Formats: sequence, C-alpha cells, structure tokens
Amino acid sequence: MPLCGPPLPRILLNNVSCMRNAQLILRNINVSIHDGGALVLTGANGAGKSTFLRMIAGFSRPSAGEILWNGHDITSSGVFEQFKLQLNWLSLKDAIKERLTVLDNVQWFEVLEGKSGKSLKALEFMGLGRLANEKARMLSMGQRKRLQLARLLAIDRPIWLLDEPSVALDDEGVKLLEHIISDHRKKGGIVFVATHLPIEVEDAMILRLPQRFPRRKTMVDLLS
Ligand SMILES: Nc1ncnc2c1ncn2[C@@H]1O[C@H](COP(=O)(O)OP(=O)(O)OP(=O)(O)O)[C@@H](O)[C@H]1O
Repeated sequence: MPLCGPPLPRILLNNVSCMRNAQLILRNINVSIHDGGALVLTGANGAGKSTFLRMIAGFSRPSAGEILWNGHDITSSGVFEQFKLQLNWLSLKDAIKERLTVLDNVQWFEVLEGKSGKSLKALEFMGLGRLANEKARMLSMGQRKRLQLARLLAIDRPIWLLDEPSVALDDEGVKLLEHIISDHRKKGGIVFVATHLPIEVEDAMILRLPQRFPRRKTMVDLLS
C-alpha cells in the first residue's frame, strides 16, 4: 500500500527575503497555505505589505529563498506561465476605463479570460446593477472599489491578492467583501490580504510585518 504523507501546501514561502533599491524589505518569511487558506498582512506604512503581494504576483523576485506553487519554484520558466493564470490581483490602481460603461469595465476582463455570463451578476451582487450601463467616470471611490471586486467574481481565478481591498468601502461594502472572501475560500480559493483596516477573515493566518526603521517622533506623539 503506498504511503501518503500530508498534502503539499498549495503555496509555500521558504525563507524568503526581498531587497529593493539595495534595502532589505522582507526578511526570512516562511508561510504555507493550503486550498481554502488565507493570509492577512498587516504592518506600518512602508513595512512591505505591497512588496510581499508583488513578489507573489511575480512582479519582483525574492532575493533569497523560494516561493513554491504545488512544490515548483514560481520563478522557473514554464511554472510562472501557469502560476500567473491562477492569480487575481486587486490594487489601489483600479485600471478602470472612464469612458467605458461599468458593465464593459468588468466584461472586458471576463472576455480576456475567455469567459462570459458572470459580469452583470457580479455587479448586481456588489450593488452596482443599476449603474451597469452608466459610464465608469460617474462612479464614486467606493463604487470603483465595488467594481474591482465584481471583476474578481467575474474572472473567478483561485488565488486572490488583495491590496487594501476595503479602502473607500462603506460598512455594507466591507460586509460584502468579507462575504466574497469567505465564499471564495469555501470553494477552495486562497486569499492574501494586505490591509490597515480591520476586516474579518475567519481563521486567517496573520503576518504582522515589522516596522523597518525606528520611528521618529511625529506630530501625533507631540500632540498626545
Ligand atoms: N518601486 C520601488 N522601488 C524601490 N523601493 C520601493 C518601491 N516600491 C516600494 N519601495 C519601498 O519598499 C518599502 C515597502 O513598501 P511597500 O509599498 O511594500 O509597503 P507597504 O507596507 O505596502 O506600505 P503602505 O502601508 O504604505 O501601503 C518602502 O520603504 C518603499 O519605499
């Protein structure tokens, strides 16, 4: 009878460090995530949260250590091509085309993905159904964030990289965000969230990145 060990983590960061501009931003990070897992990154401004997400997305390479997906180094050619198709990235740059309608702004990504039929439902779910045929330039900041979240739902890739996803959302928007994260994980999806604002991500691993420089006194210290 073959011996079965525990399943490989879907994503494993093995002693990963990352330098930018000759500065060490992330040092010896070890994380393993299985399907349905979530990692919440917190830390002060400049601590390296976005750098962490960018590294997972393959925009910057680890300067030491390795990131494994299904046991394979994501920076290897061939592997990265497959790995990047698993990723769905949400950042503060929203890539919204002002002159297109709200619906087109989601459908465009869905079509690029070779998929169809989910965009309108996703917008309705995010509370933007009645604005679907309006030009995107009409949207408020929070509505733009909801549009980005509708894209996540329409594209439907397994690994979500969310950089400050709750910024600009109202209470209902945050609840929807928490709901779609939970739902995605129930289907086996993986979620990385970098955030300053409290959002509820059940049973998530929390990685608090250390402050990188000793903090000088600020106006806030002087006032308190
Ligand atoms: N393109 C870049 N080139 C060089 N250094 C960079 C670059 N982008 C960010 N950094 C540096 O990397 C460090 C970490 O930045 P990062 O954006 O990852 O922090 P963060 O934790 O996401 O911060 P915030 O909470 O302000 O969004 C900062 O010191 C920043 O100056």
